[in-house]
Amino acid sequence: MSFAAGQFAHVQPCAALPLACMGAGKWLGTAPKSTKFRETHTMARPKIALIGAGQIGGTLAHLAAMKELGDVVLFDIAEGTPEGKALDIAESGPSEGFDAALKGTQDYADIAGADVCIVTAGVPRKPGMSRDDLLGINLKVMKSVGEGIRDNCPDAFVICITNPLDAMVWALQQFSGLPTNKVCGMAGVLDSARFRHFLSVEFNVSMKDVTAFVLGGHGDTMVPSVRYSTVGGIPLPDLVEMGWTTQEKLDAIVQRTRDGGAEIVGLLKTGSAYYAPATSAIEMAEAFLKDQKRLLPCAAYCDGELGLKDTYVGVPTIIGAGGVEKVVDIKLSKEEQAMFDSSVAAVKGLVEACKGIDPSLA
Ligand SMILES: NC(=O)c1ccc[n+]([C@@H]2O[C@H](COP(=O)([O-])OP(=O)(O)OC[C@H]3O[C@@H](n4cnc5c(N)ncnc54)[C@H](O)[C@@H]3O)[C@@H](O)[C@H]2O)c1
Ligand SMILES: O=C(O)C[C@H](O)C(=O)O
Repeated sequence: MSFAAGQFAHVQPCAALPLACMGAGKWLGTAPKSTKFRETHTMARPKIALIGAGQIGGTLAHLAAMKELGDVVLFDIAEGTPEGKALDIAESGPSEGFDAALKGTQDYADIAGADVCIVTAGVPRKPGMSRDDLLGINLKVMKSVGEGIRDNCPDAFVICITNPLDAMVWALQQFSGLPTNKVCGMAGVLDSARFRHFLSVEFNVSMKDVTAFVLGGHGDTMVPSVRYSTVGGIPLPDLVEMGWTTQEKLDAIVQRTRDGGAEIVGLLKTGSAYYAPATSAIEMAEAFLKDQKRLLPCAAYCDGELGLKDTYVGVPTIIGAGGVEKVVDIKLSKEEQAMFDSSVAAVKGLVEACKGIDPSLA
């Protein structure tokens, strides 16, 4: 964990630390030019940078503060929005009883030394649009965000949320140049949470007893895995055999999970889901900050696992202090493999489209 380093980098005007700042047992090198005077930050708390202070960004900030995961910096190009949300959330502290410092900014230098960086910058879809329609506009956003992260918090664990998710994580890693184990995407936790919710309602059991896995790209081709999903450890196909539900009802739940994002977009009309997406990303950030070694599905870099080379897509991972410490190389049935392959192909098509738009990615 590098929070000592993070603090040192902004504990004082760095001009007062002429050659190098030292923290967490390693030299940080000469302070970046952009590290001018900032407010004193002396408490031993991790630093969480949120790039994008819209619906998800604001919810992330509130959750991170309430869970006392660390001090929060909200960055957004919209002047006043991150500052207003940071102040509003800070003012909820006395009633809620949390200790966390919050700051809103338009200056990337303020994210210096962040331990975790969660990216929601960009635009959400509206009814009638697919996530893929966001590719061109959000790719440009990933470029500036990736460079901001590269220059200011290269040791952070980065969680991308911006859509179309799998292609944007890939682009963010390319633009930032951070190690692939430190850049991942949130989608599988959310899609699995939706699947778990629908199953808990169908079986009339606590969602605590429902486990579920959704793999593949975060699009219409995602793969909710029926075989690896259970109620109290009993796989879903067994529950069908036991007469707890029917295959038709299970198929409908699988489809509703695939359409989960669109269902909320259709209801909200002005944007997309944000409470569950924020909670999902916080679960991943917490796994990293507390070295929980959680087994969570996320968009991770595969280099040989599941038969994939040099590809970001939704797979089961272990998240701990090392970031994505492992991609769990599960075996898929023939039918699951075919669905997974078509989902991977869709993601690869979007990555190729990114390369076509921005030649620096080719
Ligand atoms: N991965 C998932 O499971 C998942 C779930 C929900 C939403 N999303 C995606 O997350 C993204 C954000 O959703 P939201 O509801 O918070 O949207 P939002 O519009 O409420 O917030 C986005 C924020 O990004 C800011 N922004 C735009 N360009 C920026 C830039 N260059 N630098 C910094 N900030 C910039 C905007 O000013 C805005 O405040 C969307 O792309 C949406 O599709 C993904
Ligand atoms: O569906 C969207 O556009 C947002 C997000 O990807 C979601 O699944 O909620």
